Amino acid sequence: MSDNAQTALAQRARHLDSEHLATDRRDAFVLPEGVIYLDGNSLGAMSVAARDATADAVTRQWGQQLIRAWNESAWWTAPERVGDRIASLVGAPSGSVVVGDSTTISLFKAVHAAARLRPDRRVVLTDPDSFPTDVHVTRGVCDQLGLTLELVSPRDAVARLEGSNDVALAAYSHVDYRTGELWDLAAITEAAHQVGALACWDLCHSAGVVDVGLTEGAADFAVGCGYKYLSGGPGAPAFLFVAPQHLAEFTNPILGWNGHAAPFAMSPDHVPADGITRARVGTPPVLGIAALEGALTAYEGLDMGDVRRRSLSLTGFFVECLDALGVDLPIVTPRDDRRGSQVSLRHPAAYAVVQALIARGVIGDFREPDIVRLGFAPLYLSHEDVLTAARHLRDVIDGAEFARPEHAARAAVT
Ligand SMILES: Cc1ncc(COP(=O)(O)O)c(C=O)c1O
Ligand SMILES: Nc1c(O)cccc1C(=O)C[C@H](N)C(=O)O
Repeated sequence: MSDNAQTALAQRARHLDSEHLATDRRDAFVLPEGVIYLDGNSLGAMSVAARDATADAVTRQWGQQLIRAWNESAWWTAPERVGDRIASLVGAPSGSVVVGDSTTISLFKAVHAAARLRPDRRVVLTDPDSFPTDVHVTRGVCDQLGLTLELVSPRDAVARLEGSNDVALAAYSHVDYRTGELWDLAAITEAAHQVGALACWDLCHSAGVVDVGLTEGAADFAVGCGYKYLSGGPGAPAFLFVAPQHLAEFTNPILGWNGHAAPFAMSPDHVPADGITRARVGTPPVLGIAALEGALTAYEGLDMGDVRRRSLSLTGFFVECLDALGVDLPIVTPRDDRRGSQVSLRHPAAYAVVQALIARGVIGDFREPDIVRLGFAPLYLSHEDVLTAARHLRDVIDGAEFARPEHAARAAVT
């Protein structure tokens, strides 16, 4: 590549950064020196506010307030309060989202409750290529309720639904965790509704980076992780959305005292609470919620449309850099706007490529069987970072650094 072309690319990076200044929240995050972090789609970076909120929850609230903190620091109502913050990011009304539990447990509650809202239907659709927990959960619910799980790609979901009368629920991920493909939430939901079925969406790879629009897309149920782009920290609680029109009929498959209308009445009879509170189960993970609540302050004053534009610009520019630098790996992520906030590439030695990148300070991850997965968290990455990462990838490939023996050994967690 000529010096002029290199300079043009660097200028373009700076120009794009200046165009997206309004969504730059880099200063809100703590990242190690010399690291370009492209794994915010698996574990989001720590923010100053998340760190401080956790420290405050431990030292002042737990340490000093002790049991009084349930009232004085409003621990008891944190699942709904933080749920409301997430609702505003995913285009849902206040009172429709609650946090707590893992994504897996939240998905179980949503899929089970949704299927029971359509007792005359026998089929649940899900994507065979979903993140495995989604397939496991829907299969488990089908086994428990005597339903049939049908594995249908989201690509074929509208055609499968059209004219059918057997489907209770279409349960899909908004963004494919491996390829980064963004599916049409509104179109699949509409096709489900046309035939009397419901739709449940896993927003793990879209919450915080895509202007999801749950109300606009008429979604019935949704779940998502707190620890990915939302940066809530390792093991952060997940969120669960129930559309307001389903709340009165929502039957939580795990009846616990936190979902009770009067938890401190200590009654052995279960009376579900009104509203989204009925989706709660047991004592909320207070420290995890505190970290998540702190992390979500990074979105204050931001418009999700602008965040989405920045995300598309970063991923689009990465592809542009790869083309310009002559990095000739197959890109499995759509080049058009039907993508989340990641770019995935194929390489026969993908695991070693990722390790070689990590050795250079560019942290991404590997997904079976041959995917180099690079996530671009828009709030703390710049177009200049993107160009630097693309140059490192070029050097790893051109210099065959992935072939070094030290990059071959697999860790337990990839
Ligand atoms: C699409 C999707 N769903 C669910 C999960 C995980 O759920 P859990 O937080 O319960 O481990 C992940 C990632 O781990 C995911 O990518
Ligand atoms: N939840 C994870 C974990 O506990 C360990 C390692 C990775 C994860 C992930 O989140 C993986 C992620 N959902 C993925 O898309 O691959």
